[in-house]
Amino acid sequence: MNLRKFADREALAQALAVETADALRAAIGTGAAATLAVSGGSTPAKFFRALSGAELDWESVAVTLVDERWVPETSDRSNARLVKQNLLQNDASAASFTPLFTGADSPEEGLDEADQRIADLHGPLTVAFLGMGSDGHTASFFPGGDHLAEAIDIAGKALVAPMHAAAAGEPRITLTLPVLIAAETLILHIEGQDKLEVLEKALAGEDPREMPIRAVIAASPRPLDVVWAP
Ligand SMILES: O=C(O)[C@H](O)[C@@H](O)[C@H](O)[C@H](O)COP(=O)(O)O
Repeated sequence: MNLRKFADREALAQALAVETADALRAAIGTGAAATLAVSGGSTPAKFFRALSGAELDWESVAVTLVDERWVPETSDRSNARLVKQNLLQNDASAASFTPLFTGADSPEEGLDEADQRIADLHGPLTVAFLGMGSDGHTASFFPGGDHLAEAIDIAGKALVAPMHAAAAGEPRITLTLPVLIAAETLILHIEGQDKLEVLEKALAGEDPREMPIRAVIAASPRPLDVVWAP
């Protein structure tokens, strides 16, 4: 694991925006698909707003989600809504957006369509951002989740998995571990002393069913890049 500590959340957001824009610009320069998968939750909004003003050829960028709550965009629980309100603004409003929520009644029923949407992004994600909950979940890899084993199976072929878990609030859909660790750049973005302690606890044990972030740390082909601010 490669942990970088920033002085404050604003400095972290600005630095991440610069790095992400550079990575997307480099992908665009090689003619490869430039794709960005982001997490929801409360942590990334500041970073989204910083990135939305980055000068790059946003028309060549496809934005999607690492995971989504199975709710329509009219819900304030929707990660798509968060991304549209904070990231797909300013210069970044020219990017395309691939939602994971399909409008089907359940993630199981929307699974094939969501899988196809991710397949249509073509190839490894350029940059993917993870968050982490205080229970050690990341993406929608929740402890006790009904599809956790399948979602964190490094030999699995599925691009997305449905997830139901007590702590999840509502049904979810998530990119699977193989898709996340194949990203050219994968960054875990956490803030606050409590999250640092959660990470330390994760590093001190091994069972990914107890703390699913361990599955990402263990399977990442490079030391996992972690960014933190108090
Ligand atoms: O949709 C979601 O809830 C997520 O993508 C989830 O994995 C999130 O990143 C963590 O729960 C951290 O959330 P906070 O940033 O709110 O602490």
